[in-house]
Amino acid sequence: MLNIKELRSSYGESEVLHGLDLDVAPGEIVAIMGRNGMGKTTLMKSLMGLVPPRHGSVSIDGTDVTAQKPHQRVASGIAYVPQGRMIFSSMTVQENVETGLTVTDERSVPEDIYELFPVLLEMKNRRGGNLSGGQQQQLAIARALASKPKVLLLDEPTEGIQPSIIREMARTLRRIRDEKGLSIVVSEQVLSFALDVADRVVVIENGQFVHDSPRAGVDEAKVSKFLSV
Ligand SMILES: Nc1ncnc2c1ncn2[C@@H]1O[C@H](COP(=O)(O)OP(=O)(O)OP(=O)(O)O)[C@@H](O)[C@H]1O
Repeated sequence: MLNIKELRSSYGESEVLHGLDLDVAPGEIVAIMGRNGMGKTTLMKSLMGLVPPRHGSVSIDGTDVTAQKPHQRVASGIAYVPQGRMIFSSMTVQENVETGLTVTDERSVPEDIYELFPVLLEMKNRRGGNLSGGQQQQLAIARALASKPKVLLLDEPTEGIQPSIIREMARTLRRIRDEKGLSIVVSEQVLSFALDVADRVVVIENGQFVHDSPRAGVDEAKVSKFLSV
């Protein structure tokens, strides 16, 4: 569903991603784990076309999107929940979700989105900035789902979120995958969340994948070692 080949990205002369290969199957949830500065956000931005890749290719459901601009990639089926959520704080909850509709023919927010996040329906006329961190994260996911993606990317969604809400988020993401059949790539530093949510755990270190294991057989001690400074 998502195929990444030999992906290299850089900021100016400094190369940050050094030739990444990854295939994500339909309906698969992959956690990309790594410490600060290892390249997780750069990978997400490269997949969205926000950082232009220097080399390699990205395809979604068989379509090569490497030359596409970010909005074209959204239309091709990839959606992004950025680090820090980046919701529009002065817009209402409903308006925030509606910004995700631009590539679909829908004019109003599909009901199944509010079914996944009932709290957003209750709060649909509140300003985004007045929501709690966990609610803002739900809003950012709802906005991404409004574009009906085949692949959903989330960049460190647990950052700044309470532990009890983190468990709920893992359940919600699995439910979204089960109900909508989409693939999910989530970057993470919290191992317990990655083990709750993912089918596969991949570790990135200095812009290279150094470990790749199915959830079932994951060597927790080894992954923890990569995550500790
Ligand atoms: N806009 C930029 N210009 C130059 N270098 C950058 C830029 N953004 C990130 N970098 C560098 O690229 C490398 C990877 O950063 P990136 O943000 O992708 O890491 P990360 O794994 O997402 O970390 P974090 O958990 O802190 O978000 C780091 O060395 C960082 O300093």
